[in-house]
Amino acid sequence: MEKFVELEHISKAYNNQQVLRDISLTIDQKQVIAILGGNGTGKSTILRLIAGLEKPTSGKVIYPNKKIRIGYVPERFPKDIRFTPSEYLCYIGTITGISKARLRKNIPTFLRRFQLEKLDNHRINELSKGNTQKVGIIQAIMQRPELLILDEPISGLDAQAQQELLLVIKELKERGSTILLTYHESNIFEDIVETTYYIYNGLLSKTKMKNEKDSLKLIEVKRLDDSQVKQWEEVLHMKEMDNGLLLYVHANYSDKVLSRILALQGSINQVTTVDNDGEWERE
Ligand SMILES: Nc1ncnc2c1ncn2[C@@H]1O[C@H](COP(=O)(O)OP(=O)(O)OP(=O)(O)O)[C@@H](O)[C@H]1O
Repeated sequence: MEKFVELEHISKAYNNQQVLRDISLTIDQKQVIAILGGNGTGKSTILRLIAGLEKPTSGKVIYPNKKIRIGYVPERFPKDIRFTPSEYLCYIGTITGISKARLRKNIPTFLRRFQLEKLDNHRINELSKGNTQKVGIIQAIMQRPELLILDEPISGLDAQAQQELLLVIKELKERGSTILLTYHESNIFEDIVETTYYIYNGLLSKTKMKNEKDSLKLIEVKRLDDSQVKQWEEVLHMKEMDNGLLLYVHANYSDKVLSRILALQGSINQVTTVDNDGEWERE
C-alpha cells in the first residue's frame, strides 16, 4: 500500500494550551480512517492540520508523492452564503478546476442525490443546518478528492442523507480515495471504517479509553528494548530518556503494562499519575 500522508511529531498549541502532543501517523492510500475522542480533544485540529488549513506548532505534515486533491467538509459549514446551492457549487467547482461540462452534469446529480433539487431556488443562508451541511459535503466530493476529510459530517443530516453519504464514501474509496473522518456516537460508519484512532490527552492511540476522564500514568523504565514496547497498544507514547524509556500509558491499562515490563525483566524506576485535566508536561 502506498503511503499517502505522514504526520511527523506533530504538536499543536493554542495560546499556550497544548492540544496535540508529538503525534506521528502514517495514512495509506485507499483507507477509511476515523479519529475519535471527546469534545475539545483536538479532532478538528488534526483534520485541519492534515488539510493544510493550519500549521503545527512543531512537526510536519508530509504528502510523500505529489500535490493531492483534498476535499474538506468542516464541522460547521458557513451559514451566510448568499448563493443558491447550484451557484455556489458552480463557483467552487470552477476555482478547483472542474470543467464547465462536468459541472453541468454533476451538480444536478448531486443535488438530486442529496434531495436539494427542490431547494435550489433558495440561497444557502435560507437553508436549514442539515441542508447547508449537504452543500458542504457536495462541494468536497464533487472534485473527486484523493483525500476526503469529513469533520462530524452526519450531525444534522437526516437518515436518507446519511445513507447517501455512506454510499458516496464507498464509491470514492472504490476509486482509490482515502477518507479521514471524525464522528461522535453512532454509527453508520462502523462497517466502512478500517482503522480507528482515539485522541486522549493530546496523544493518538489505537486503544479505546474506557473512560475519557481517566488519568494517565507515566512509567519510567530501564533495561527494556524500545522495539518491544512499540508493539504495545496500551502505550500511548514513548520517550527515550538518557538511561531508559518514559512510557505514557492509560491508567486502566497500567497494571497490564507493568506486568509485561516485569516479564521482560525491565526495571521500573518510577510511576507517576497525571490528572487528565492537569498540565502534565512543560514543553
Ligand atoms: N483557533 C483556535 N484558537 C484557540 N483555541 C482553539 C482553536 N481551535 C481549537 N482550539 C482549542 O483546541 C482544543 C481542541 O479543539 P478541537 O476543535 O480540535 O476539538 P474537537 O475534538 O474537534 O472538539 P469537538 O468534538 O467539540 O468538535 C479546544 O480546547 C479548543 O478550544
